[in-house]
Amino acid sequence: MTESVTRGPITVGGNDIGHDIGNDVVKDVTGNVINAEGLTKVFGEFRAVDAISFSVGGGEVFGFLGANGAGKTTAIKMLTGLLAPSSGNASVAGFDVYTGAEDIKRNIGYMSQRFSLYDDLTPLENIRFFGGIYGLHRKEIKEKGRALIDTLGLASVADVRLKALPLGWKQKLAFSVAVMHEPRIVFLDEPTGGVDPLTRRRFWEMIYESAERGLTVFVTTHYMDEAEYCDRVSIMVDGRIAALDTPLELQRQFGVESMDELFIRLARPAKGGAS
Ligand SMILES: Nc1ncnc2c1ncn2[C@@H]1O[C@H](COP(=O)(O)OP(=O)(O)OP(=O)(O)O)[C@@H](O)[C@H]1O
Repeated sequence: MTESVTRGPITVGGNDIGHDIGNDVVKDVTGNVINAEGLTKVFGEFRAVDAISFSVGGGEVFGFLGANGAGKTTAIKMLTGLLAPSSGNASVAGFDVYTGAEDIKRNIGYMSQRFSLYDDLTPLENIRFFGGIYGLHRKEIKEKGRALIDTLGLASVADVRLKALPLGWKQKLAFSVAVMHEPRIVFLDEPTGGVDPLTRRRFWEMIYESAERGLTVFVTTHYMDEAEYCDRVSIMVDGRIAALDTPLELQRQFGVESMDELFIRLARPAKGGAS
């Protein structure tokens, strides 16, 4: 495995919503894995997510950035079927967020620092447990489990409790487990917190390999080196999408030298932006 993160250009599905998402389960004719149009969440008088519209294409690595409190978690909850929107439309993996929330949950992968693997179980036990939750058959779990352990180089620690393993290994295992059921899209909520840049880079090699095979990756991060690894990046400010494009194009548009500079320029003046 090389140390550098390289990736050929990918074709991103167009932004054209092209059809009425409506309130029924829709067959997504655009090829996009996410289509959101005016998606909004209001808590009392407060608009936590304020009419966001965007699309994410198949195999795209999409960075979802914003300062603390910008509305990312609320948006992700709506997109993963955990929270009903107040208004607007969205479909994820071909299912409508209003009527297909349960289908969405079954057809996505999800990984975050808060919701991850069990520290008291071994890698193999975690694979078995989550494989069962994702509805895989015993035989499938066995085969995939063995392949996963080999690919990740975990054979020597397959029976060691997770808490004894380095965080970087756990994160790679958590990602692999989150996509074990072969979803079209995986949501990664700050997946690499607390590890060094080299370990992060290795994690991202894994993301790229999966994206090359067609997996769509929707990732939130506070690390701007990771933002540069994304095909496109959106930056949320006070519930709205303030910028959305490729990292290079965003830097050109805003006349800045780095994603760091862009993030500080856009996200810091926000009234909700405390990070
Ligand atoms: N259930 C709720 N009731 C009222 N306000 C809420 C609720 N959930 C979130 N908010 C508010 O909505 C805003 C956006 O919160 P959200 O958690 O989506 O932001 P975020 O961008 O994910 O931030 P972080 O990076 O800190 O997780 C915040 O001001 C938060 O206090």
